[in-house]
Amino acid sequence: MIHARGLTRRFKVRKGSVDAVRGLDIDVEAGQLVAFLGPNGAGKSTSLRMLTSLLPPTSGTAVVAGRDVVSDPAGVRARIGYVGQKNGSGENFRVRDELVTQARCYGLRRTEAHRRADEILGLLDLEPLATRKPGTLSGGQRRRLDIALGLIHRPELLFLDEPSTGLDPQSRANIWEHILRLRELHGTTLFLTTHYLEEADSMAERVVIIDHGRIIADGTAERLKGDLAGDRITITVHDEPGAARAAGIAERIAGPGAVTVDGTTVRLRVPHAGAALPEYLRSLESSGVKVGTAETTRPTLDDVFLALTGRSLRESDGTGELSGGTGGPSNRTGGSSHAPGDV
Ligand SMILES: Nc1ncnc2c1ncn2[C@@H]1O[C@H](COP(=O)(O)OP(=O)(O)OP(=O)(O)O)[C@@H](O)[C@H]1O
Repeated sequence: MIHARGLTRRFKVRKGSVDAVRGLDIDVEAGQLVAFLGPNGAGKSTSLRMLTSLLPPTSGTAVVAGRDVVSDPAGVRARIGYVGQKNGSGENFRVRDELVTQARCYGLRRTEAHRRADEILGLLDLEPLATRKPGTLSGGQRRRLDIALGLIHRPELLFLDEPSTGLDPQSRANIWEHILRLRELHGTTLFLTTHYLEEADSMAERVVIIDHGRIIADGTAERLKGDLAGDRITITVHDEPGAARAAGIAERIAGPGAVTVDGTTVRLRVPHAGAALPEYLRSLESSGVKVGTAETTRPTLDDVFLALTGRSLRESDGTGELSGGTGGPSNRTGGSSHAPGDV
């Protein structure tokens, strides 16, 4: 459904140029739900705009829904839907009229446009709002209308640029319910950017992480977390000499780079804590190290980004939103305060 090779976009700016996307290679099969993650300025929107034919690439190729984005942009646009970051509706028409007008723009005949508007109002649970003006809708309702507008011509592939950003948790859950229903009912291929790591983790079957215009990770959330971040085991022992011995044993299991000591706490990163913890506890016991507490934590997608770049995607306020990504490498090994999941 999407086949991009070496897709690149350079913007000229006053003091030179910005390489927003540097050689994007991606293949997305029909029916997949792909979450595209990355810090602010990583190149997500620019990639989406090129894949949707809204922005010509500086170099590279992309075939989307069977059409080339450069030589046949109209063919691409007829087959895809695009829900941008900004609202797609105007202020003055009523909701249903917005949908009918959009359908007419895509060439549907009058009767068919009305029929499709009603169908899509039902699909997005917008029927009770059909005669309201978009300006009077709540943020979540308005976002549903944006998605409805993107779907009016029954695209095989829908691009969504941050569909849930700025919404309260309930509205975000509601938007996701509709996105997943769409996929279940119509098998629509979905390619979306999101700032919410937990959403990408739990909803998308494939996660693609972009940083500085390049894809740095691509796979299922489970595989990325297992391969690139790993589970954490945290134990506490009674004294610092005991911690030093526990760390030595941990290094035999996990390797030297995967173990940190903080006072009487020892943390190690392993591919599967369920298998490694019993082995570790047995080794500690046979070496005479007394363990106070032991716990395991699953990694997050933020841990994956951290393992790859040394930076955190997460804002410090704990919302799970992506941060600006401009901070330097975090000191994750020597600090005294560790969030769950830190090594
Ligand atoms: N029209 C433009 N002119 C100059 N630079 C641009 C333009 N559009 C984007 N950029 C730059 O390209 C880089 C990538 O921007 P892009 O909007 O694709 O990032 P993003 O990952 O979508 O970020 P965000 O999460 O903030 O939406 C940034 O450095 C941005 O400033």
